[in-house]
Amino acid sequence: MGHEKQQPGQVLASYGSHALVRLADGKARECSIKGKRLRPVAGDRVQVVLGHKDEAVLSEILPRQSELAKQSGGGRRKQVLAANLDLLVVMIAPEPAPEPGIVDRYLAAAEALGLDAAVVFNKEELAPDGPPDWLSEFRALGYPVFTVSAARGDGLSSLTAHLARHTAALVGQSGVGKSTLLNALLGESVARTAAISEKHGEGRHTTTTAYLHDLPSGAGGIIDSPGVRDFHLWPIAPESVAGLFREIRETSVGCRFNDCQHDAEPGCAVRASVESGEISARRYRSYLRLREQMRQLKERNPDLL
Ligand SMILES: Nc1nc2c(ncn2[C@@H]2O[C@H](COP(=O)(O)OP(=O)(O)OP(=O)(O)O)[C@@H](O)[C@H]2O)c(=O)[nH]1
Ligand SMILES: [Zn+2]
Repeated sequence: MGHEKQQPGQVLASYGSHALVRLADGKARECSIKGKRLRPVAGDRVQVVLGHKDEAVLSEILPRQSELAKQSGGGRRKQVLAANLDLLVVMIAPEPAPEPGIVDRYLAAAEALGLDAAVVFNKEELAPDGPPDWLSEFRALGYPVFTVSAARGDGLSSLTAHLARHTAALVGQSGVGKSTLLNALLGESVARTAAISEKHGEGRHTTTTAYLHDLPSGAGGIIDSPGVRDFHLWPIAPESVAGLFREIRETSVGCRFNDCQHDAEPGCAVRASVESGEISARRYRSYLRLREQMRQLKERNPDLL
């Protein structure tokens, strides 16, 4: 007993009864998980007890700063996919045809989770006239926007510099180039993931479990899995949607009513800003649409929200 040492670490991947943990000394160690109630996920900060005989036991999960979760059980249960992210990277490309409303939704999800967000416009070489005009709206709101070609390796250095301070998740429609970008950013470490999972005979988990990839620069990482990729906004109360649009949240202090929904209320500062062009009419319509979707969701599942 006297030989046991405790070390802090961060979970790279979790496979049910085992987890791969990056320990404070920088080494990745396979750990067994103490008890059945501990359910670590990629990104979790944990304590690991190192026994003599080379055994390592994940004994404690430290409080999470953030959680990325998906709904299961018809929306009643949440399944945590990853922890301690601080950045959502929303990816779009000329193909598949980009929809600004999808970006709005992801940015709203980031706001709801308390994450920073950035937008990446990939496959820039397929857009000789440059990125769509509406992309500048996001930049004006303070979201960093990066224009890259993952396939050619263009524009990656400023994105890499931004990622270096973060633990990020990459989201966006199928086919925008998430895998391609991940490969470009990480190089061989993606291949290494598969090898590790293979070794433990848990190949079937490679497609489902989230993995925290360290960036080669040493600081920061990217958490990826199919579940993380098609993560979407958790159902939220319709009246909370306005707070997830930065410009609406900030402008709403000038509304006559505290609980203004910026719809038909008199004295609405948000609508006035839309009319004067200060707030993008497109973003405003996107807000109304998202609020309406949440309202309908609530109507269909009253106990969900
Ligand atoms: N022209 C061009 N094609 C690219 C670029 N990046 C990715 N692609 C291509 O776009 C297609 C989709 O890329 P993926 O990386 O598989 O896209 P994904 O977002 O990971 O897709 P899912 O796994 O379905 O979510 C592939 O044929 C890539 O080769 C790029 O910068 N330029
Ligand atoms: Zn208002």
